Amino acid sequence: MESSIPVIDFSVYRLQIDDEKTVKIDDLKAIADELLSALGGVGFFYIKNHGFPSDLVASLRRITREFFEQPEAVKCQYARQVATNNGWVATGRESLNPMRPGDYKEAYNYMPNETGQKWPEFLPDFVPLHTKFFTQAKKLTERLLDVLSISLGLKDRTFMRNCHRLMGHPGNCTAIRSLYYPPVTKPLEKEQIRLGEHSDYGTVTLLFQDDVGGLQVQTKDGNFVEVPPIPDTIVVNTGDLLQRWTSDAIIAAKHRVLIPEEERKKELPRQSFAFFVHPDDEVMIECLDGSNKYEPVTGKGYLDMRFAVTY
Ligand SMILES: O=C(O)CCC(=O)C(=O)O
Ligand SMILES: [Fe+2]
Repeated sequence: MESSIPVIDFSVYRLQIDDEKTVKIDDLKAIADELLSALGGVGFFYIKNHGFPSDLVASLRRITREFFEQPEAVKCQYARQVATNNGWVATGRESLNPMRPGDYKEAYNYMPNETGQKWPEFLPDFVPLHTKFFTQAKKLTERLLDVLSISLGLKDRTFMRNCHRLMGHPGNCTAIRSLYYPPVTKPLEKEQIRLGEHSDYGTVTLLFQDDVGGLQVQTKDGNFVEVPPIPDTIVVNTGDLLQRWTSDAIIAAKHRVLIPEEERKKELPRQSFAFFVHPDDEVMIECLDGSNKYEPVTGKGYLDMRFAVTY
């Protein structure tokens, strides 16, 4: 199936440009327009020429795979802590679509600077690689947020970035979620899939998928279309909080991951990284158009409401 999801060339604001202030608003107008039309359409787009180091993605993939391939008894020692959201989530533990059986996936949530967290110390590069990945993803996100501010017609190009100042520090819930979809070697429960239909909770999500495929997004007519892997791109999608913030001008599209139909592909595990971007806990999310369509809520207040439903 031909992909209907736009690919935006991010080279004018790629990570290798050291000083972002040298990039003028006029230089960003063209991608801001593309971004707006993507978000007003399917709500998903790819970015290419973003400058995110591909070897870092590969290294993080290798080390998290090593973790996921450990016996259950080992992984249990690093189980997700409710208080921090950090740690390992077992297969079937979550149903992102509550109408379906548990998702056929495992996950590991990582937030930097979590004190009291027990890290997989048998993988010495686990934390340093996550930290490096977080730093790069944060930098790219800040640039995306600048483009988003321009797209939304906000006077201050740094408005959105400034609502996310604490990414990677206490007071902000932005996290890397490493996903591992085990090979499907036995019949699953009826209606069980790799990841149930859902929309993300936060502002935006950066998604780094491997080459296995299976991700689909729901378009406005209700049909699901493929979000096929494209080498060296990052998938970007918007979350519910941005929908609320923009009084539904930008929609958080539902998406899911299916079990491959081809037998050969079923036996391949799939891996992806989602960088879930959240505003600072104390930022008050009020409709940007002044409509008050939704009650103001703090970033943290909204996330707590959503977690209460998922677990
Ligand atoms: O694994 C994927 O491709 C999608 C992950 C996702 O949508 C999520 O974790 O919210
Ligand atoms: Fe998602």
